[in-house]
Amino acid sequence: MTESPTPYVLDADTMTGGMRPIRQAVLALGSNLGDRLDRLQGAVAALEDTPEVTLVAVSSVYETEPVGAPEGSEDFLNAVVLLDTTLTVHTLLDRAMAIEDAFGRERSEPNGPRTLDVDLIVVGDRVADDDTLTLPHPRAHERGFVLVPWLEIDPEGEIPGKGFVADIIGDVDTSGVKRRGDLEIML
Ligand SMILES: Nc1ncnc2c1ncn2[C@@H]1O[C@H](COP(=O)(O)OP(=O)(O)OP(=O)(O)O)[C@@H](O)[C@H]1O
Ligand SMILES: Nc1nc2c(c(=O)[nH]1)N=C(CO)CN2
Repeated sequence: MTESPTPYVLDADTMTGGMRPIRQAVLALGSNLGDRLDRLQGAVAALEDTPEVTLVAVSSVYETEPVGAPEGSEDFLNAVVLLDTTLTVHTLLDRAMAIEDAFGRERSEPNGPRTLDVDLIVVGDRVADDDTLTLPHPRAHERGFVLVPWLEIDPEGEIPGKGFVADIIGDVDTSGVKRRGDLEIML
């Protein structure tokens, strides 16, 4: 029997028996509590261990000034991951939340310190706006800590409805985003 060359799988999440495509997703990781690099590393390892996920690229690690966070907040380490997945967007979100929980994230105050934050930035050209998920991420286009690492690994990156990362980034203050060449997420 010859193997199918098409990148499709049966969609177990629908009753239609339809086919679900492989989509490229951009995820942003952040930590400003505890062993920050260890948290980012753990998140990437957990994504790598997800059968329906194939990692495509992981950015450098960036030390970033907190944005919209309470006075006196610690700097974040941030990174961006590019992956291919056959998961539905909500199942990918569930996986992201489970990875946050595995690293003991507490949600005590808005924008407060977090051991690990995993955000879905874009998933292919999917648009979502319901109680649990907004896609594209509604604040990604104004965040240097997302756009700088994303541009590094995906020069063609685009936020549907907003434009190319390479263009959007020109309107964003990226002065608080510094590449940490001494830190690395291992694959
Ligand atoms: N694109 C998305 N990525 C991740 N979580 C999302 C997204 N859209 C909606 N959410 C919802 O946001 C909730 C997480 O909110 P949380 O308080 O952690 O936001 P945050 O990450 O601190 O802030 P921000 O959303 O500004 O990055 C999740 O429970 C999830 O249901
Ligand atoms: N520098 C930086 N600032 C933030 C971050 C983050 O990851 N990095 N995440 C936030 C809420 O998700 C709010 N502010």
